[in-house]
Amino acid sequence: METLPGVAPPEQQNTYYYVGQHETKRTVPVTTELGNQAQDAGYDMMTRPITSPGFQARVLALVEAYFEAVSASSNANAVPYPLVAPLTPEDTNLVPDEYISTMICCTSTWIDLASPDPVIAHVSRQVFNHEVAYAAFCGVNNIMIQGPNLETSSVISQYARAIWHSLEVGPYINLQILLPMQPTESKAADHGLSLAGRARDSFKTLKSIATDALWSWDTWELIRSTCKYHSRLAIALEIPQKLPSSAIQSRWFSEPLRTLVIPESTFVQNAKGFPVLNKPVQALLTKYMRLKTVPWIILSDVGPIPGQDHPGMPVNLTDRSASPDLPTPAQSKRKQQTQKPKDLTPHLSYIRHLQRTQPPRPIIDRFAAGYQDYLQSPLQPLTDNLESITYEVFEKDPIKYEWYERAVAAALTDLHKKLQRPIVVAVVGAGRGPLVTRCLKASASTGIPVKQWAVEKNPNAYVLLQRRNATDPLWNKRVTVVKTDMRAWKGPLIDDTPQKVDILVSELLGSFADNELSPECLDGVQHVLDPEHGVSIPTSYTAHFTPLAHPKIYADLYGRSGDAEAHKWELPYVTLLHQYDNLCLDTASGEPDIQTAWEFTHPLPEAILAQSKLRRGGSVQAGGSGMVGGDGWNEHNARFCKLRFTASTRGVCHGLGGYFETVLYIPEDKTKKPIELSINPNTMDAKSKDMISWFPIFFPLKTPVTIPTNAEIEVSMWRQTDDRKVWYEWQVEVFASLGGVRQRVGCSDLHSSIRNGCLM
Ligand SMILES: C[S@@+](CC[C@H](N)C(=O)[O-])C[C@H]1O[C@@H](n2cnc3c(N)ncnc32)[C@H](O)[C@@H]1O
Repeated sequence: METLPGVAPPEQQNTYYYVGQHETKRTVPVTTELGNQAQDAGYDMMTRPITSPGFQARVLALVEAYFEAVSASSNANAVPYPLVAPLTPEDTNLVPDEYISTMICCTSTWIDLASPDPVIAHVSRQVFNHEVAYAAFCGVNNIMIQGPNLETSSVISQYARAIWHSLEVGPYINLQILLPMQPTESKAADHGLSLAGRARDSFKTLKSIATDALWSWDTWELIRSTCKYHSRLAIALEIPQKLPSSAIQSRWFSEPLRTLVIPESTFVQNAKGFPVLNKPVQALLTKYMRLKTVPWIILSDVGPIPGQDHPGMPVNLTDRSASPDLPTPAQSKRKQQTQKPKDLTPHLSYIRHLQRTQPPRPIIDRFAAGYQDYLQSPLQPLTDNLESITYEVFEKDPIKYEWYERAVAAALTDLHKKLQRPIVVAVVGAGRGPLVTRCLKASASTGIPVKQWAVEKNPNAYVLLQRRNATDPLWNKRVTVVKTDMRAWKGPLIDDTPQKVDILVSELLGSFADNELSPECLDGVQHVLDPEHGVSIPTSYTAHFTPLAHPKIYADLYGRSGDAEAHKWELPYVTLLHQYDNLCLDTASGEPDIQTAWEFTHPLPEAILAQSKLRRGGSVQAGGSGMVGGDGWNEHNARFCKLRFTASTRGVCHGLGGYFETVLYIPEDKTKKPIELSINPNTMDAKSKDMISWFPIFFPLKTPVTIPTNAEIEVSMWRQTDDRKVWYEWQVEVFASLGGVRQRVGCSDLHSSIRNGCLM
């Protein structure tokens, strides 16, 4: 099968899965040889403990001795806390070798940094600090740390504080906190050999408080907030066989998932007895493996690395000395010729099978690979002149131009019925001319003649427009190209007589509809449009938003420093939102609750433009000056909304996801549907599926706002103007009902993009 030029064959589009092997209790020392054997078996990496079982025994003995001394003493306070001496060569077999950077090192799981017993917490911290410091010294890149015990008596702040400290100790080390998707039964059997098991009951004071399925995420939330969303702190998430609710699945999706840990118990056996994952887990894996930073997969306790019991033996060869009844090499060779060799790593083979058979990615993912959650300042096509390459990217959209052509064809048909003459069409803001081409195609397909104008203020694009008019066979020198700001255009001259435009076509929309000043530009050119029957394509557009949890974007902005970033929280960003969680879902449909902020329609009623004209120059007749500066002549384009959302599950709000919809044209024949474009996730598939021209917009919050379950989130949003520029302001308030009384429990700063406003 041939592939299209420039399009990678399907195999290459698949994400590579980095798969590692983990044993919760590794019985053999990790040597270079074992590393080689893991690679020969097809693993990309493996885990190893930092310290040995001997070290564990030494520390436990130390604690025992302390407790004995305390019970023998008449004054417990006089017995000093146990001190864990620095590591000895017997305590660890980790050395800085060639494999060190391919290993994920594990700190001891038998410590309890969150222990309510101060002695256990104190000893645990010493063990942990010794381990992290030594691993950092050896050049380890990645450390996996058992998450805190999820029992309610655990002191998570102690745990979080220890993690924060270790990020300082190892300035290059990446830490992964191992947590289950939701709390599970604690493994009581392990307590005998652990420090947790030695915590004294008198300190476990909060035993009976009930927690829910989000408690594991809550725990993570405290750790990462304490660590200030540190870029070297991530999660190793343990995936269970029975998945938690979709709300919890999507919450974890929005978090920095470095590793997905799949224990043996998550697999089920298929009819042939092979380990496989059930359908929901497969779907989850497909979703998580599409994150921009693709998580690693760690198979936990799925069997030893082939050959590991006998380091030095090649994989797939068995040691006969262990069992003299085994076949001789000659016998087994004959057998191998007739039988397939037994798969010694069936779990790994299955993950590789999933890797090969990944479902294809949605078109937007393929088009915009790498742009997920990448923050860009919105374009300012009015102030800046776009480059040819920027136009070229727009023009790749498979939907937008097609829909414009349909809208123009429908408008031509409706107007021609009334006017019975050639229709005057102007594309204002023509760029390199793709919409002009579509107008001419609509004329050809409907058989309705047009007089075509193209207006553009970018002098460079103007060169291309003129060339295209001279050389493009469809244009065929029929287009009048005008280089001007549309607001200064006097309108078409036909046979030296000024004429009105019948259809004014524009595409001046940004991700939040009006953020590239379409309203101001179209107001300024409305005087050329026929006041009786003139049609604006688009005829209206709306801005929409919803509260989001987006730790990744928050962490990105938080980490930015320098003078250039002084206003980093005070502007919206265009970004392909990907690793986020919707905080508010519609209860009936389960879809994100994305509400409409405001609308703009064109053409504007004459009275509004007339008043605006009066205000220009500060006319007393038209009242005072503008509310936020200037004469107020653009005040009719200011907007305000206050929208109320209900949080479906508790979480943290990092900002607002913004989208737009536009109605290009409503055909007069009511049996025909309006022609619309949308980047609103709830309507985009129905209105303009696969359109790629616009990414969403994100309004950040400087301080994340905590949201209790069922809380009401009220968002105030303003479109402000002082006649010279346009900017946005936004503020989030949170209300919860406590004891039957509605109370404000949180509030963000009032954010304003005034210093980054769009110049008119
Ligand atoms: C988003 S681009 C669209 C270009 C083209 N119509 C398309 O769809 O590919 C907007 C274009 O409008 C132009 N533009 C913006 N404001 C304008 C104004 N006030 N007068 C004339 N052109 C303007 C910009 O230079 C840019 O070429």
